Amino acid sequence: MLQVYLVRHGETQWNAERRIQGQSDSKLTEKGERQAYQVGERVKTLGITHVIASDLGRTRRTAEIIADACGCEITYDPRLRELDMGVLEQRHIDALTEEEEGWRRQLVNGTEEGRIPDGESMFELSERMHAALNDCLLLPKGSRPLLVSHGMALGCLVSTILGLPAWAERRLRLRNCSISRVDYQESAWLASGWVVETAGDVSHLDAPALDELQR
Ligand SMILES: O=C(O)[C@@H](CO)OP(=O)(O)O
Repeated sequence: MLQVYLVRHGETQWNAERRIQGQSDSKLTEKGERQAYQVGERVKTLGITHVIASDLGRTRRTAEIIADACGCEITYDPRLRELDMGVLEQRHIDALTEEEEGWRRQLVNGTEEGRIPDGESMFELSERMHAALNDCLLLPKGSRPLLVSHGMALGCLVSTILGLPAWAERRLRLRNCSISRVDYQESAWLASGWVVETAGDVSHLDAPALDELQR
């Protein structure tokens, strides 16, 4: 059975300021760096063989700290990036106009192909996240990969594995540096395919960040 660990990056400057990042970027805060070290401490004895990260700066930095603790190489996969939030990236979530709020809401209320102008739909996000996860099945037998990605991207992945729509990610609290795990199993009695073992564990963090876009 393949076990895949899923880690959201550490708290960033814009997470703390409640600004929308998407595929734009801001640096980890001091707390975000500390959270990444705490993930490293937590996972370093789990036999992680590969660290695979979104190529945005905040996930790169988080992955470097974790890979160092695990003694692994890192590979970068742009399919693990956060949802492209188009024209709303870099904006403060409390300062959106009514029209902008309407665009944002389309993403989370299931409007088919809903997207922020110049952004991506939840369906597109789900397709690329599943493709990246499924590629873990091609790793050598005995591998135990750890993926470093983002809040909506991982939420969408876990929700759709559970058979929920992608926008159910709003109902999952995946805080900065939370650890989730999904396993690929073959079982005639239980489900065959991906199953969710853990979602959003923060027990390794001394001070879990609030999820700034959800609090
Ligand atoms: O893009 C963002 O602002 C948030 C949305 O959840 O994602 P993350 O901080 O995980 O990259």
